[in-house]
Amino acid sequence: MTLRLDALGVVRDGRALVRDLSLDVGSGQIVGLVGPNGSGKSTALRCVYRALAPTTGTVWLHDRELTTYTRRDSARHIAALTQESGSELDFTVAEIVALGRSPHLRGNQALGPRETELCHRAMAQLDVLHLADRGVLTLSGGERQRVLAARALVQEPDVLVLDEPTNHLDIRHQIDLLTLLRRSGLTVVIVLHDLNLAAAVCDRVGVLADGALVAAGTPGEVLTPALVRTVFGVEATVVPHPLTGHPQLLYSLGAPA
Ligand SMILES: Nc1ncnc2c1ncn2[C@@H]1O[C@H](COP(=O)(O)OP(=O)(O)OP(=O)(O)O)[C@@H](O)[C@H]1O
Repeated sequence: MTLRLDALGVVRDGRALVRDLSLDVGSGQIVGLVGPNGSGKSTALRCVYRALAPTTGTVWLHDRELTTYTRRDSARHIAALTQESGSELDFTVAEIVALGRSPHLRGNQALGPRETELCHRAMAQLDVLHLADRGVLTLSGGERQRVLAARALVQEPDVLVLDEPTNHLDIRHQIDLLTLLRRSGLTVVIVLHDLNLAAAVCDRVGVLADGALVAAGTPGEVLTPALVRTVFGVEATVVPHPLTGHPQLLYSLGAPA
């Protein structure tokens, strides 16, 4: 198994933020985590990219406990695009993207021709090549998000962890990024709020509520009106996408006052 969360628990200030969470992510699979605000999605992901040590349970990477990898080694395997991915450095876009190569380089070793080409390609794929010489602090939220996605790609991980990677993106760039993930062959764990995007991109979806996994399976198995009502407190009509067959959720606003 590429990635396995085994009975993860995270307790902070006496409160369980994640409870007994087990999830397998096979090679090349895209697994989504969905759930209401505060249900523990980001906390669970943070255990995978080692921003947080779980209180109980184990993360396994390629059948080895994650904690037995050096930080540098795990960064060669796992790249993260998260809410806390730093872009506060006053660097150019090209410099930020090149930082993705850090786990593979020694000291101040310069990028070779292959790595320069890799950075170029990732910037083109994320549509930020034209921004290469811009200071990252001058970018819009969506532009910055695409730069950080390019940085994660040049890390050449086998596991990519993404926390709400589409939240600043316009619809075209949302679709481009998710299509890129689908074609990448990477093993992906992705937190998404948009259940329709989750249904379109994920092979499997895990639903968190109050820190616990309450459902897991294919989008068709999991994203039912009953589940959406119970977990999100929302009435949804589920219809198959007319072209792809993926479940799509339709919502109605409450009646006007
Ligand atoms: N360091 C911390 N100490 C105490 N509580 C925390 C800490 N970090 C997160 N929490 C709480 O843990 C709960 C889960 O947070 P988390 O960020 O994992 O939720 P989430 O499902 O990603 O939410 P959202 O959809 O709003 O991003 C929240 O109630 C949050 O306030």
